[in-house]
Amino acid sequence: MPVNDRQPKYKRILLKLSGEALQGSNDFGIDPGVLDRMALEIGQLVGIGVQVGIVIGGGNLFRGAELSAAGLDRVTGDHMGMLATVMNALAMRDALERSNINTRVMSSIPMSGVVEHYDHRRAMRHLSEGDVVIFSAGTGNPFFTTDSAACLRGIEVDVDAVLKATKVDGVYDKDPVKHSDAVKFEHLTYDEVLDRKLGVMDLTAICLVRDQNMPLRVFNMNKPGALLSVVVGSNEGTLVSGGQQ
Ligand SMILES: Nc1ncnc2c1ncn2[C@@H]1O[C@H](COP(=O)(O)OP(=O)(O)OP(=O)(O)O)[C@@H](O)[C@H]1O
Ligand SMILES: O=c1ccn([C@@H]2O[C@H](COP(=O)(O)O)[C@@H](O)[C@H]2O)c(=O)[nH]1
Repeated sequence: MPVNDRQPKYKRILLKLSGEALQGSNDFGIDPGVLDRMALEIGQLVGIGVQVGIVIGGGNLFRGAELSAAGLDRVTGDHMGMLATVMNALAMRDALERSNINTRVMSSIPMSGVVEHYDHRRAMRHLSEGDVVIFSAGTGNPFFTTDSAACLRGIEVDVDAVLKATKVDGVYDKDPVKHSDAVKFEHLTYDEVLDRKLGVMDLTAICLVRDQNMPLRVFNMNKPGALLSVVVGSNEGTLVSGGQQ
Protein backbone atom coordinates (compact mmCIF):
# COMPACT_ATOMS: atom_id res chain seq x y z
CA MET A 1 0.00 0.00 0.00
CA PRO A 2 1.49 3.43 -0.89
CA VAL A 3 2.60 5.32 2.23
CA ASN A 4 0.26 8.25 1.61
CA ASP A 5 -2.80 5.97 1.70
CA ARG A 6 -2.06 4.90 5.25
CA GLN A 7 -4.03 6.63 7.97
CA PRO A 8 -2.04 7.51 11.06
CA LYS A 9 -3.39 6.33 14.42
CA TYR A 10 -1.58 9.20 16.15
CA LYS A 11 -1.77 12.86 15.11
CA ARG A 12 1.20 13.96 17.24
CA ILE A 13 3.99 11.77 18.61
CA LEU A 14 7.14 12.06 20.68
CA LEU A 15 9.83 9.81 19.23
CA LYS A 16 12.65 8.86 21.60
CA LEU A 17 15.75 7.77 19.68
CA SER A 18 18.59 5.93 21.40
CA GLY A 19 21.86 7.86 21.17
CA GLU A 20 23.81 4.62 21.17
CA ALA A 21 21.93 3.38 18.13
CA LEU A 22 23.14 6.45 16.17
CA GLN A 23 26.70 5.12 16.29
CA GLY A 24 25.70 2.19 14.05
CA SER A 25 28.49 -0.38 14.02
CA ASN A 26 31.07 2.07 15.41
CA ASP A 27 32.10 2.27 19.08
CA PHE A 28 31.51 6.02 19.43
CA GLY A 29 30.05 8.95 17.52
CA ILE A 30 27.51 9.25 14.76
CA ASP A 31 27.07 7.10 11.67
CA PRO A 32 25.68 9.39 8.92
CA GLY A 33 24.05 6.37 7.28
CA VAL A 34 21.92 5.74 10.39
CA LEU A 35 20.89 9.41 10.48
CA ASP A 36 19.88 9.35 6.82
CA ARG A 37 17.81 6.20 7.32
CA MET A 38 16.06 7.72 10.33
CA ALA A 39 15.42 10.94 8.36
CA LEU A 40 13.79 8.89 5.62
CA GLU A 41 11.52 7.09 8.09
CA ILE A 42 10.59 10.32 9.92
CA GLY A 43 9.88 11.92 6.53
CA GLN A 44 7.29 9.19 5.87
CA LEU A 45 5.44 10.21 9.03
CA VAL A 46 5.53 13.90 8.11
CA GLY A 47 4.26 12.87 4.66
CA ILE A 48 1.08 11.38 6.15
CA GLY A 49 0.48 14.44 8.34
CA VAL A 50 1.90 13.26 11.68
CA GLN A 51 3.37 15.96 13.92
CA VAL A 52 6.73 14.75 15.22
CA GLY A 53 8.66 15.75 18.32
CA ILE A 54 11.98 13.99 18.92
CA VAL A 55 14.26 13.44 21.90
CA ILE A 56 17.65 11.84 21.19
CA GLY A 57 19.81 10.21 23.85
CA GLY A 58 23.52 10.84 24.27
CA GLY A 59 24.83 7.32 24.90
CA ASN A 60 26.92 7.33 21.68
CA LEU A 61 28.98 10.20 23.14
CA PHE A 62 28.75 10.64 26.92
CA ARG A 63 26.72 9.37 29.86
CA GLY A 64 27.19 11.10 33.21
CA ALA A 65 27.11 7.90 35.26
CA GLU A 66 29.89 6.35 33.14
CA LEU A 67 32.02 9.52 33.33
CA SER A 68 31.47 9.60 37.08
CA ALA A 69 32.59 5.95 37.38
CA ALA A 70 35.75 7.01 35.54
CA GLY A 71 36.42 9.73 38.16
CA LEU A 72 34.63 12.87 36.91
CA ASP A 73 32.29 14.88 39.08
CA ARG A 74 28.76 13.47 38.45
CA VAL A 75 27.07 16.82 37.79
CA THR A 76 29.82 17.79 35.33
CA GLY A 77 29.40 14.40 33.66
CA ASP A 78 25.65 14.90 33.37
CA HIS A 79 26.18 18.34 31.86
CA MET A 80 28.50 16.71 29.29
CA GLY A 81 25.82 14.08 28.60
CA MET A 82 23.18 16.77 28.03
CA LEU A 83 25.51 18.68 25.70
CA ALA A 84 26.08 15.42 23.80
CA THR A 85 22.34 15.27 23.10
CA VAL A 86 22.54 18.77 21.56
CA MET A 87 25.27 17.53 19.18
CA ASN A 88 23.10 14.56 18.21
CA ALA A 89 20.14 16.91 17.68
CA LEU A 90 22.18 19.16 15.39
CA ALA A 91 23.30 16.15 13.35
CA MET A 92 19.72 14.87 13.09
CA ARG A 93 18.43 18.32 12.05
CA ASP A 94 21.07 18.38 9.33
CA ALA A 95 19.94 14.98 8.02
CA LEU A 96 16.24 15.94 8.19
CA GLU A 97 16.77 19.26 6.42
CA ARG A 98 18.78 17.55 3.68
CA SER A 99 15.59 15.51 3.19
CA ASN A 100 13.61 18.79 2.96
CA ILE A 101 11.91 18.36 6.33
CA ASN A 102 11.60 21.63 8.26
CA THR A 103 13.20 21.05 11.64
CA ARG A 104 13.66 23.07 14.83
CA VAL A 105 16.07 22.24 17.61
CA MET A 106 15.16 23.45 21.09
CA SER A 107 17.46 23.11 24.09
CA SER A 108 16.61 22.96 27.78
CA ILE A 109 19.94 24.71 28.41
CA PRO A 110 20.04 28.20 26.82
CA MET A 111 22.48 28.20 23.91
CA SER A 112 21.89 31.47 22.12
CA GLY A 113 23.06 31.52 18.51
CA VAL A 114 23.15 27.72 18.25
CA VAL A 115 19.60 26.51 19.00
CA GLU A 116 16.34 27.93 20.38
CA HIS A 117 15.74 27.83 24.10
CA TYR A 118 12.92 25.40 24.99
CA ASP A 119 9.59 27.17 25.26
CA HIS A 120 6.48 25.04 25.61
CA ARG A 121 4.08 27.31 23.70
CA ARG A 122 6.55 27.94 20.88
CA ALA A 123 7.18 24.19 20.62
CA MET A 124 3.42 23.55 20.31
CA ARG A 125 3.20 26.18 17.57
CA HIS A 126 6.09 24.70 15.58
CA LEU A 127 4.50 21.25 15.82
CA SER A 128 1.09 22.56 14.73
CA GLU A 129 2.76 24.15 11.71
CA GLY A 130 4.19 20.76 10.73
CA ASP A 131 7.82 21.37 11.68
CA VAL A 132 9.69 18.52 13.33
CA VAL A 133 10.89 19.69 16.76
CA ILE A 134 13.95 18.10 18.38
CA PHE A 135 14.03 18.66 22.14
CA SER A 136 17.68 18.58 23.21
CA ALA A 137 19.69 18.86 26.45
CA GLY A 138 17.36 16.48 28.26
CA THR A 139 15.40 18.04 31.09
CA GLY A 140 18.23 20.54 31.72
CA ASN A 141 18.89 18.90 35.10
CA PRO A 142 21.52 16.38 36.19
CA PHE A 143 20.53 12.95 37.55
CA PHE A 144 17.81 12.55 34.90
CA THR A 145 17.85 10.71 31.57
CA THR A 146 16.61 11.44 28.10
CA ASP A 147 13.88 8.81 28.62
CA SER A 148 12.46 11.06 31.33
CA ALA A 149 12.98 14.10 29.09
CA ALA A 150 11.07 12.34 26.28
CA CYS A 151 8.13 11.52 28.54
CA LEU A 152 8.15 15.00 30.09
CA ARG A 153 8.25 16.88 26.78
CA GLY A 154 5.75 14.48 25.24
CA ILE A 155 3.29 15.15 28.04
CA GLU A 156 3.93 18.92 27.93
CA VAL A 157 3.30 19.25 24.18
CA ASP A 158 0.30 16.95 24.39
CA VAL A 159 1.33 14.09 22.12
CA ASP A 160 -0.90 11.06 21.57
CA ALA A 161 1.89 8.59 22.37
CA VAL A 162 5.55 8.34 23.30
CA LEU A 163 7.40 5.96 20.97
CA LYS A 164 10.72 4.63 22.20
CA ALA A 165 12.88 3.45 19.29
CA THR A 166 15.66 1.30 20.63
CA LYS A 167 18.05 -1.53 19.81
CA VAL A 168 15.71 -4.31 20.97
CA ASP A 169 12.24 -5.06 19.63
CA GLY A 170 10.21 -4.51 22.77
CA VAL A 171 10.13 -5.00 26.52
CA TYR A 172 11.22 -8.43 27.82
CA ASP A 173 11.05 -10.11 31.22
CA LYS A 174 14.84 -9.48 31.45
CA ASP A 175 17.44 -7.74 29.32
CA PRO A 176 17.37 -9.67 25.98
CA VAL A 177 20.90 -8.50 25.17
CA LYS A 178 22.20 -10.36 28.21
CA HIS A 179 19.73 -13.28 28.36
CA SER A 180 19.00 -15.36 25.28
CA ASP A 181 15.95 -16.93 26.99
CA ALA A 182 14.25 -13.54 27.67
CA VAL A 183 10.54 -13.48 26.81
CA LYS A 184 8.92 -10.51 25.08
CA PHE A 185 5.67 -8.89 26.20
CA GLU A 186 3.09 -7.58 23.73
CA HIS A 187 1.46 -5.44 26.39
CA LEU A 188 2.31 -4.33 29.91
CA THR A 189 0.66 -1.96 32.35
CA TYR A 190 2.75 0.85 33.85
CA ASP A 191 2.54 -0.87 37.23
CA GLU A 192 3.80 -4.17 35.81
CA VAL A 193 6.89 -2.40 34.42
CA LEU A 194 7.46 -0.69 37.78
CA ASP A 195 6.81 -3.77 39.94
CA ARG A 196 9.06 -6.00 37.82
CA LYS A 197 11.69 -3.21 37.47
CA LEU A 198 11.94 -3.89 33.73
CA GLY A 199 15.03 -1.96 32.65
CA VAL A 200 14.17 -0.84 29.13
CA MET A 201 13.30 2.66 30.36
CA ASP A 202 14.14 4.31 33.66
CA LEU A 203 11.48 4.16 36.32
CA THR A 204 11.12 7.96 36.65
CA ALA A 205 10.03 8.04 33.00
CA ILE A 206 7.52 5.23 33.57
CA CYS A 207 6.06 7.07 36.60
CA LEU A 208 5.58 10.19 34.46
CA VAL A 209 3.69 8.38 31.69
CA ARG A 210 1.68 6.40 34.24
CA ASP A 211 0.57 9.55 36.09
CA GLN A 212 -0.66 11.13 32.83
CA ASN A 213 -1.94 7.86 31.31
CA MET A 214 0.26 8.44 28.26
CA PRO A 215 0.61 5.37 25.97
CA LEU A 216 4.20 4.26 25.43
CA ARG A 217 5.35 1.89 22.70
CA VAL A 218 8.82 0.34 22.63
CA PHE A 219 10.06 -0.98 19.28
CA ASN A 220 13.21 -1.73 17.29
CA MET A 221 14.65 1.25 15.46
CA ASN A 222 16.84 -1.01 13.30
CA LYS A 223 13.84 -2.74 11.72
CA PRO A 224 13.04 -0.94 8.45
CA GLY A 225 9.45 0.33 8.35
CA ALA A 226 8.79 -0.35 12.06
CA LEU A 227 8.25 3.34 12.90
CA LEU A 228 5.59 3.83 10.22
CA SER A 229 4.04 0.54 11.23
CA VAL A 230 3.69 1.73 14.84
CA VAL A 231 2.20 5.06 13.77
CA VAL A 232 -0.46 3.44 11.57
CA GLY A 233 -1.47 1.26 14.51
CA SER A 234 0.27 -2.09 14.00
CA ASN A 235 1.03 -4.27 16.97
CA GLU A 236 4.80 -3.67 16.68
CA GLY A 237 7.03 -4.07 19.75
CA THR A 238 5.49 -3.68 23.21
CA LEU A 239 2.71 -1.34 24.31
CA VAL A 240 2.85 0.02 27.87
CA SER A 241 -0.44 1.57 28.94
CA GLY A 242 -2.94 1.79 31.76
CA GLY A 243 -5.22 -1.14 31.07
CA GLN A 244 -5.32 -4.60 29.55
CA GLN A 245 -5.54 -4.65 25.72
N1 LIG B 1 13.48 -5.84 30.36
C1 LIG B 1 14.09 -5.30 29.29
N2 LIG B 1 13.49 -5.35 28.07
C2 LIG B 1 14.09 -4.79 26.99
N3 LIG B 1 15.30 -4.18 27.04
C3 LIG B 1 15.94 -4.11 28.22
C4 LIG B 1 15.37 -4.67 29.40
N4 LIG B 1 16.24 -4.45 30.42
C5 LIG B 1 17.28 -3.78 29.91
N5 LIG B 1 17.12 -3.57 28.59
C6 LIG B 1 18.10 -2.87 27.75
O1 LIG B 1 17.68 -1.53 27.63
C7 LIG B 1 18.29 -1.03 26.44
C8 LIG B 1 17.56 0.22 26.01
O2 LIG B 1 18.47 1.20 26.05
P1 LIG B 1 18.58 2.39 24.97
O3 LIG B 1 19.96 2.42 24.45
O4 LIG B 1 17.48 2.40 24.02
O5 LIG B 1 18.26 3.57 25.89
P2 LIG B 1 19.01 4.75 26.43
O6 LIG B 1 20.00 4.25 27.42
O7 LIG B 1 17.88 5.59 26.90
O8 LIG B 1 19.68 5.46 25.19
P3 LIG B 1 21.15 5.95 24.98
O9 LIG B 1 21.76 4.89 24.13
O10 LIG B 1 21.02 7.20 24.27
O11 LIG B 1 21.80 6.12 26.31
C9 LIG B 1 18.17 -2.16 25.46
O12 LIG B 1 19.18 -2.11 24.50
C10 LIG B 1 18.26 -3.41 26.34
O13 LIG B 1 19.52 -4.03 26.24
O1 LIG C 1 17.62 15.28 31.76
C1 LIG C 1 18.75 14.77 31.56
C2 LIG C 1 19.03 13.99 30.45
C3 LIG C 1 20.30 13.48 30.26
N1 LIG C 1 21.28 13.73 31.16
C4 LIG C 1 22.65 13.26 30.93
O2 LIG C 1 22.87 13.00 29.55
C5 LIG C 1 23.29 11.63 29.36
C6 LIG C 1 22.80 11.11 28.05
O3 LIG C 1 21.43 10.77 28.14
P1 LIG C 1 20.91 9.24 28.03
O4 LIG C 1 19.49 9.26 28.44
O5 LIG C 1 21.77 8.39 28.94
O6 LIG C 1 21.11 8.86 26.61
C7 LIG C 1 22.76 10.93 30.61
O7 LIG C 1 23.46 9.73 30.85
C8 LIG C 1 22.98 11.98 31.67
O8 LIG C 1 24.34 12.01 32.03
C9 LIG C 1 21.00 14.50 32.29
O9 LIG C 1 21.87 14.74 33.14
N2 LIG C 1 19.73 15.00 32.45
